[in-house]
Amino acid sequence: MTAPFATLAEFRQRLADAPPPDMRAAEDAGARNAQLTKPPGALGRLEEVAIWYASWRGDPRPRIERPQVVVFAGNHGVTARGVSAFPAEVTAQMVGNFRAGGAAINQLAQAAGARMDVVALDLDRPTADFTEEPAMSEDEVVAALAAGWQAVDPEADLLVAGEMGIGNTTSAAALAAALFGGAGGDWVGRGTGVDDAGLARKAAVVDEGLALHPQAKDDPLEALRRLGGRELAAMAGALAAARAHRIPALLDGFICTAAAAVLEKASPGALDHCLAGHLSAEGAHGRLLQALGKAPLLDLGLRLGEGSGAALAMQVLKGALACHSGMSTFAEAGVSGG
Ligand SMILES: Cc1cc2ncn([C@H]3O[C@H](COP(=O)(O)O)[C@@H](O)[C@H]3O)c2cc1C
Ligand SMILES: O=C(O)c1cccnc1
Repeated sequence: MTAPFATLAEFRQRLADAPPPDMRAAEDAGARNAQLTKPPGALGRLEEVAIWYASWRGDPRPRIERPQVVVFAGNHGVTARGVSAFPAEVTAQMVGNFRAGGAAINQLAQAAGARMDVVALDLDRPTADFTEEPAMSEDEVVAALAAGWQAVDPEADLLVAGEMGIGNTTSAAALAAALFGGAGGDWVGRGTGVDDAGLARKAAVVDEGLALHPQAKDDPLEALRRLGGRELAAMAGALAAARAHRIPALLDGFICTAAAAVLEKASPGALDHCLAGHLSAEGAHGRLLQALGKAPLLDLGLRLGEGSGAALAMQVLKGALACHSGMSTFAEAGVSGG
């Protein structure tokens, strides 16, 4: 299936067309939750999450049976500025590792019972260094958005979009700064583990990018084109497709959240079908989640990316729905109410 857009303007229109949650299903799920064999509220946030999930599936008693993880990979021209602790060739090498089943995300997707797909985006053709010119042309960013959209299985019932791209914490920081304000120093973190000099370099590179691309501050999709990367655009495209198919999604770490934030800024409410899977140890992730009004499900000190934190959070969501849809009511079980 081809993506239903060929320009950024058409992609913008798809965001505007996003379906709302089914409030009738939410109401029915809430009524069911109130009858389950537990003290009211005893399953804490799991209860709220189950009702939220039901609203997006349009089913008051849904189950998670076809979760999907997609890992998108892209290369970044800005790596020439010495912003990562690892060389750019690691991106393609890790794609090989994903395909061979040897990465953390392979294990975590499997543990969550999720199908996992890997989409490598023009790895031989890195984006342009955003301190010199826009990272991508309009055709390139639209192609990456479309690759993300097309990678989503319309039959999936939960989505995680993950990424691999050496240098992409710098790109994500630049994007976050363009979307939410502040300087490079407010948004950069250590990524793969840069030292203090590397961190200062990252902040300076982001500041240079912001100075070269003032238009990025006025238009989130233009920010994505100028400062982002192919895998960031693909994650945004995948999350937008999930919304169109009414597939709930879990956000991963700093990079995934920065890409997702483009959608929310372009069309407020565009991330209502997404929960924050976890809080990354990458410095500014907490601030980014706060700006989006999202509270993470997990906080385990992960700073990996690949979709790893969100894939773990899939298991929390599966637990929530197993309880919500599988438990007996007080009447069914013959248990006395309070
Ligand atoms: C072996 C390896 C596996 C990874 N898996 C995810 N990342 C993570 O690190 C990169 C971002 O950090 P930076 O901006 O510092 O380059 C991304 O590719 C991200 O997914 C990895 C990085 C490495 C080295
Ligand atoms: O939070 C993330 O997504 C992250 C942090 C560090 C390195 N790679 C990814």
